[in-house]
Amino acid sequence: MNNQDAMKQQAAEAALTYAEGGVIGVGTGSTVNHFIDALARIKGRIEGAVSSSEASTKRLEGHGIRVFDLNAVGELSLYVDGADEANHALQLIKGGGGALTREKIVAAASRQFVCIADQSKLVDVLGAFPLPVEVIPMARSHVARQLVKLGGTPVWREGVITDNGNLILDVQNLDLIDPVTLEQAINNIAGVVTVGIFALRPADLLILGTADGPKTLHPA
Ligand SMILES: O=C(CO)[C@H](O)[C@H](O)COP(=O)(O)O
Repeated sequence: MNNQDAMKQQAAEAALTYAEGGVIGVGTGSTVNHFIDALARIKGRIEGAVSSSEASTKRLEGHGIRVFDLNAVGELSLYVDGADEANHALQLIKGGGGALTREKIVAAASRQFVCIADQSKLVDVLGAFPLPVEVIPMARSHVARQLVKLGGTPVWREGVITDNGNLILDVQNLDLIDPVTLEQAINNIAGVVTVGIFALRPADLLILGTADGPKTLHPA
């Protein structure tokens, strides 16, 4: 395990203290994989999970953790997920793993969103990481043209089909000084399913794995 992965694991282990029982919302990615492995140790104390991707479902079920349909459980008390970038307001860029739509749904359906990440993910201003946008296939070119009008440089993540049967555009060069306004603007483009800005519903807590141990950040 390299240093960055050890910091991801550290953050994931620290998040376990928030999983007090019931059904836990579970995100996607390498940091969340550590959380799922940790969750397996306390699986007798939880009812199960709602998963944000086929990959996380497979890992959860591999550990014998029951996976529920979100429609069957209603509002969740806790959602734990990683991020590609987080600012000090705990607004995020997500979707590096292509699971942004289900992640945004489960985050929206959860009372508390605990984000887990290694220290490299904390930034002053979002936007160095190319912004993922999930798009209905027939709208790919139309959405790309609208993203160019917003100042972006979209690149089609060729060969990737999301769990929902859609495509991903990764957008560079966007100005993310005002993440809420940009999230709303991209949401309003016909053919966009989800944009990977999580600013309208930011995280409530950020647990960062660092060289000095886990640090918990609240929105600034
Ligand atoms: O948004 C995501 C997947 O769609 C992930 O949370 C994000 O890409 C972070 O991944 P990792 O924990 O592997 O660094």
